[in-house]
Amino acid sequence: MSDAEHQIAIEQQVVDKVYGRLEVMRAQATELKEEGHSRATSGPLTGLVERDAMVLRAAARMSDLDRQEEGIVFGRLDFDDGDTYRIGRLGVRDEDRQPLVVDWRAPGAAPFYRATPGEPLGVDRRRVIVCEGPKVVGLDDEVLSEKDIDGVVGEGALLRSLTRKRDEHMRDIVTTIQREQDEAIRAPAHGVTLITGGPGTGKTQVALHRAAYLLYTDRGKFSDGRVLVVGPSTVFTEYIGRVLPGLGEDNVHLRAIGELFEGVTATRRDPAHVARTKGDLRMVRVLTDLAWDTPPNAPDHLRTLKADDLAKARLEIRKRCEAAGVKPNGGRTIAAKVLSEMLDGREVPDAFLNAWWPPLTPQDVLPAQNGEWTVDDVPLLDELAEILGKPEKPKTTVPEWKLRELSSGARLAETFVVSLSLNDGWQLFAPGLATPIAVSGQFIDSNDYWAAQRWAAAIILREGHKVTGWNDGFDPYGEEGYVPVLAEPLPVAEADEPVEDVYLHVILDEAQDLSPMECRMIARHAAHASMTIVGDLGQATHALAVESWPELIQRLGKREVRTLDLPTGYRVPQVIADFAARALAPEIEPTRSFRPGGTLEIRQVDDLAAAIAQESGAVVAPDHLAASFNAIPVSQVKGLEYDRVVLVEPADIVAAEPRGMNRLYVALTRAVAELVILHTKPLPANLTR
Ligand SMILES: Nc1ncnc2c1ncn2[C@@H]1O[C@H](COP(=O)(O)OP(=O)(O)OP(=O)(O)O)[C@@H](O)[C@H]1O
Repeated sequence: MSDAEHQIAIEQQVVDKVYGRLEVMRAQATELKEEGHSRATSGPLTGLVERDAMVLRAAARMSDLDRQEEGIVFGRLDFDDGDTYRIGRLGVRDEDRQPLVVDWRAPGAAPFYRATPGEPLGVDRRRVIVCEGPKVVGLDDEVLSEKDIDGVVGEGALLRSLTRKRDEHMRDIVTTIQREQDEAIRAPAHGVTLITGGPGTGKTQVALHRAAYLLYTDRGKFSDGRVLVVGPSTVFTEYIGRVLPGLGEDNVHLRAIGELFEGVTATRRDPAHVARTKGDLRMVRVLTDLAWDTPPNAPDHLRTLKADDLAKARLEIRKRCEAAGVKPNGGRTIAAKVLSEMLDGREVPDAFLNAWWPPLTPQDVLPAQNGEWTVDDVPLLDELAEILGKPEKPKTTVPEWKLRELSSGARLAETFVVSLSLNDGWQLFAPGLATPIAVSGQFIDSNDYWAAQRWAAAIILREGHKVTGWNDGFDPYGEEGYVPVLAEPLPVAEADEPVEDVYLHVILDEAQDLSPMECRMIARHAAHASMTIVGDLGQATHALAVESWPELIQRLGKREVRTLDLPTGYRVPQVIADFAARALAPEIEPTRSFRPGGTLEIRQVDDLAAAIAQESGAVVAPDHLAASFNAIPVSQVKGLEYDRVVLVEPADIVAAEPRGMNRLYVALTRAVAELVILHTKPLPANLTR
């Protein structure tokens, strides 16, 4: 057996043990779930002990990680004091609670990413274990001490990772996170963290791993969709969509900017000059006026009042509402009063008010042009929701389902049990009735305790009670368990208050591109949130993009920032990066690239279509030419990457918009290996410098 084979066999033994242990935990989880059911039916409740909680939590993540082709164990650290441990996508302990694998996000795993020969942090050897599922197929060692270390095999895990076969989705980098990236991932959650860096420096990867890290460090706070990641387009969110599930986390909301207004999914952008108008802060004024305007099809007279009188009435109503801080949708009572005064005290018929002062949705005020909202409309719709205020609520009907205990009489404090396994558990309390989920159509992740806790609170609130505490069975990780709560009756009015979703951390990718109106929309979503802002000023293409980071922070209504810069590129080979840097604004430092190899070819041709037909790879063309060449429009490639890029007619890309040179820079930095430039017109002057 060669040295490498011997070392692989050693690691395989450990990996086998980990998978064996996971099987045991899986079986225990199933048992616990069944036991949980019988505990709830036979009451009184006893809390799940910590061990059970650990098993249940691991089982929930395991089902996500089962699909992970690269396996659960990926690293090993040997320390100078003789200590050794393995690092994985999930923490696993043996039957005696001794760690078999440490979760990559645990503080103990940080040296795996931070140790360097200059600063080894007590690490003698860092080993990357390459697995295909449960099978160890390779090892890469890096020795960080001066000592002789036995059985050192392989080298260059990062290089191996960079040159492996890629597919159309981004894959996580959990085995090869670099030191400066790790520092950004593990930066404190509070306040605003700004992560800057050129193209391909791993900003998006860092943002996603940071989301997973935040969930690990404070699951109680951040789980149940309390972390929002915002990307520039749906193509982009689709491209990065598998990274978090691959890390065992599916509890993060991932949205394109065109999806931030509930109920609308916009994918197309407006032309630059339209986007400039829609992105301008002056739109707030325009939208406010629209919101107070007479709705189309409103009646134009009421008894003795003619159109002119009604117009005057509207101005008066707006004045009184604004003075009282009332929004248009809350103004019906004031409207009725003003009209009645103008009619010498006569009452205004409901039918008239319904048509003349109806509750409005943002979509009523800003209907889609040509049947489609654009990405640039989305912040306007969101702004309108704020301006209009909530429509007056229809009278709440008594839900057809009832908690049996709740309807059994008034008490000061009472214990309820809400089952997470939804239908099953629900039937214990409301036999024969549909679950609240079935009734309300809300989506609740049945794997998540925190969802259940809030769900329980919402149900109990709707029943006119307030949760005052989580009872003796409190179990911080009780997936699929039961949620016993203490609750007391509430005054009825409070019970009507809706329970709102609030984000507690918002991660913004490609943040350099946000217009002032987009910033206002995000600021509303992030009103209670700490933030991670990720971007590159060199890639700013929006006509109203910021010139500096402090300007963006100010637009977002935040102040204190910690800034981390990622200096090394991992996507673009140096020859391509050097060429792309010619399109970069002179005040911005070009990125050093770590990636080896790469080719660059520039060809002037007579017939673009014929030249493209001879090419392979991703063809990227100016937007107006994209359809005719069956190419990807250049406005869609932000954040993406391809092995071989065929870039068509750079001069047209530059000429198409005010920040066309930045757009070209984005396009030039998408290639992982080969860049071919085809042009009929002269190249932009910068490129021929
Ligand atoms: N530590 C790493 N190990 C392996 N691959 C890495 C590492 N860091 C980044 N990469 C790879 O480099 C490429 C670029 O990463 P990413 O898209 O996160 O960069 P970015 O800074 O967001 O780029 P852009 O600004 O162009 O959108 C990806 O293929 C990513 O997987």
